[in-house]
Amino acid sequence: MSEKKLLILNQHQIEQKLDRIAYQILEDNFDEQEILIAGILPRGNHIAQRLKTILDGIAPFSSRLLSIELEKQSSTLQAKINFDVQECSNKVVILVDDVLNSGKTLAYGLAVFLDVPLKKLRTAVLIDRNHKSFPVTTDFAGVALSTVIKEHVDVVLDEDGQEDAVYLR
Ligand SMILES: O=P(O)(O)OC[C@H]1O[C@H](OP(=O)(O)OP(=O)(O)O)[C@H](O)[C@@H]1O
Ligand SMILES: O=c1cc[nH]c(=O)[nH]1
Repeated sequence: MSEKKLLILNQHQIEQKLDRIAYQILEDNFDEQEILIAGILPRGNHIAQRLKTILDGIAPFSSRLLSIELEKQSSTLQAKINFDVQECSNKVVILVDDVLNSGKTLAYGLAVFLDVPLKKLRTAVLIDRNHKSFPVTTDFAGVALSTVIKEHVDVVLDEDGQEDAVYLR
């Protein structure tokens, strides 16, 4: 793997991408009273928090955060959630992660909601790569990035946003 790190998005650009995704979520859900934003830990959850903060400032609806932890157990992922999935009945859920690559992580995240009569489930990622192994797409993307499979996208997000960056290595 190459040792070179190429800056794809800086802190300001990440902010712009998240603002745009938040406006797209707003337009898609204008008539709602509350939406649920489910972040996949760790970085999807961080992005979900950022989106909630932006939406709280611009949207007529409220947003509630949900967290999904996907624990690796040999070749499968076990979902641990911090909410009662029945709370999502008849609600709009936005599933958020930092990177969409093969689609496996989002697929496990989506599976959490399969047995609940949701109103609508949408996905949002900061970086959408081009190496899907599963037919999983994203409704909202910060950037669609053409990469070669041996490359890796690193999303760095810190608490106050000062060190935020996306690198390709
Ligand atoms: O579409 P996929 O091929 O599933 O890849 C996307 C996932 O990969 C990364 O997490 P990773 O599995 O590297 O775990 P980490 O959160 O421990 O870094 C990233 O945060 C996504 O969740
Ligand atoms: O490039 C990649 C692929 C999977 N997960 C990441 O975080 N980056």
